[in-house]
Amino acid sequence: MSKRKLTNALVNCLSSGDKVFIPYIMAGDGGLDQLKERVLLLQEAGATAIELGIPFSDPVADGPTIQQAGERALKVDATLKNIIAELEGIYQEIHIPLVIMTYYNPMLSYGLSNFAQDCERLGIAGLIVPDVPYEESDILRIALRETDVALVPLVSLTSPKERIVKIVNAGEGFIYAVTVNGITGTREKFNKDLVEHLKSIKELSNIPVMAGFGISSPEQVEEMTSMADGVIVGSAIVEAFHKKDLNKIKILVKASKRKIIS
Ligand SMILES: O=P(O)(O)OC[C@@H](O)[C@@H](O)c1c[nH]c2ccccc12
Repeated sequence: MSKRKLTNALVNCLSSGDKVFIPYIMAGDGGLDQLKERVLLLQEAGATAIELGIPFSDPVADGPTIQQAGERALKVDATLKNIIAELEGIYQEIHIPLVIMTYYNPMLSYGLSNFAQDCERLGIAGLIVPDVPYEESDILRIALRETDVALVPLVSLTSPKERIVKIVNAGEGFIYAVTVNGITGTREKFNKDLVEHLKSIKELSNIPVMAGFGISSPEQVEEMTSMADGVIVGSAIVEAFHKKDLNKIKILVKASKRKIIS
């Protein structure tokens, strides 16, 4: 099946003149019953899509903020199975795409083909699996073949050009352009190579390109959306929910919207 749902939602946002804003939340942080509240709040605040993290005991790409959120979530037994059960009750109220971010292991214990079927049934629009590199992703592509669940690739700053070309060509949904070397978490400054990196990915890709990692202020959202089609913001959103600073969330989303000059 062709993977259009996720791309189409982002393209629609872009054609309205806004940039794409994708907040990341850790499912189960604050309690499993908070999942619905947080997803609906982000939808209401104007998020284009939501990246939903599945807690995992060995989250190699996660920085301290996301790791701690994962530990809180594991304490309330937010397993993939319980999260999917929670989504059963809310998916009909969600009108923006949900993208699940999980490591390989939770999916494997769930059963790959069951997981693919459940994602399709619940309208999940994409998957991000940071520990399955492009070269080993066939097993996931096969499991997702009959679904409209896109396998979103991560492109790192250090990938050689030939590899970037392959990853981008096989990319579905959008391209996740990682803006820093290392793990997730807020940063003060970005590498000056980033401008060229984003530019070359944008030239190669015919689906939207999101910049993610290290973005935590409205100024950074504006800077990144001048180079990419949109941003993914994780740690800053996770922290804002944890501290109940809902205003910060609204300010970040707003920075991705078209400025109306009156
Ligand atoms: O937290 P940051 O620096 O804003 O980055 C987004 C990131 O948290 C989110 O997309 C994410 C959370 N865990 C990941 C693991 C790999 C890739 C991406 C992620």
